[in-house]
Amino acid sequence: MQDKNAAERKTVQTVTSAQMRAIEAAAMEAGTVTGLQLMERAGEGVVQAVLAQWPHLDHAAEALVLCGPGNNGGDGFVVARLLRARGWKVTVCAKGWEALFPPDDVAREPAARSGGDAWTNARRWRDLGGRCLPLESLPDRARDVPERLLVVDALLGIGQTRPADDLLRPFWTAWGRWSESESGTEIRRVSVDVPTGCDCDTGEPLGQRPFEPDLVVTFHAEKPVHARLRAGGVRIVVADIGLPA
Ligand SMILES: NC(=O)C1=CN([C@@H]2O[C@H](COP(=O)(O)OP(=O)(O)OC[C@H]3O[C@@H](n4cnc5c(N)ncnc54)[C@H](OP(=O)(O)O)[C@@H]3O)[C@@H](O)[C@H]2O)[C@@H](O)CC1
Ligand SMILES: [K+]
Repeated sequence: MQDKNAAERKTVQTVTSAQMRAIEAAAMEAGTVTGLQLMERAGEGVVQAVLAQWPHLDHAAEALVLCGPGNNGGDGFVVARLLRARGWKVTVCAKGWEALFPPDDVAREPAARSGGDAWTNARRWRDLGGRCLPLESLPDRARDVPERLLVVDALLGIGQTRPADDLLRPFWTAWGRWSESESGTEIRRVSVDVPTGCDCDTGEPLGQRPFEPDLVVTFHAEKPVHARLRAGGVRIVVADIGLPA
């Protein structure tokens, strides 16, 4: 008789975005964890999974972190800070963070805006001297792209609700130019939680061309989209962020 627990362990738990939010809310409500702790652990989980998948990147890669306007973007600012602390050269390109990073990048007192965990992490990134460029400022010439590059898709996660083409266009435009380069640039792509441009509950694309990751790091449990991604050859890692089962 096969060990029931082993069978359970083998089956991957899958939750919907609503179930995920309920689990997070209950844990925060119970005071066992804060949103900021969850976000920090999410960022740590992404960095650990990247280093496990591509250990050689840790000594010679640069990171381009694409941060969106919500908590998925907040995870991105955590990843940026953690990689920078490991000595990586990190550039953040973001949408929605102009209040903290005015286009002229001169730190002005940001307009008062509700705080939130993502805001806290964006400000931490700014306060340690991290730069944040508008998403449209992606390097667009092949020669600007380093030999080894990690692209972190922290644009949208389980909160995406509509086509993401506008948000992704600057990336795909730059990607097209980078791919023209004959240099042997190694570019690895990781999505935080869910690839931008994917509905995490149906797995359906949201828009014409979702982000195409080599690796997706999700949190606590898979969402329905992850089985479809894995079937398509994408590596899926589930990072434990300390939420109760
Ligand atoms: N405690 C937690 O919650 C934890 C959360 N974690 C992380 O947070 C992520 C969920 O964060 P989130 O709920 O802020 O949603 P997210 O996916 O960042 O979207 C942001 C906003 O974007 C907007 N938007 C939607 N579609 C759009 C589009 N096509 N183009 C442009 N904008 C669009 C939409 O706002 P709207 O414009 O509809 O008002 C939406 O609210 C989750 O995936 C995980 O990575 C982890 O840290 C663990 C702890
Ligand atoms: K993402």
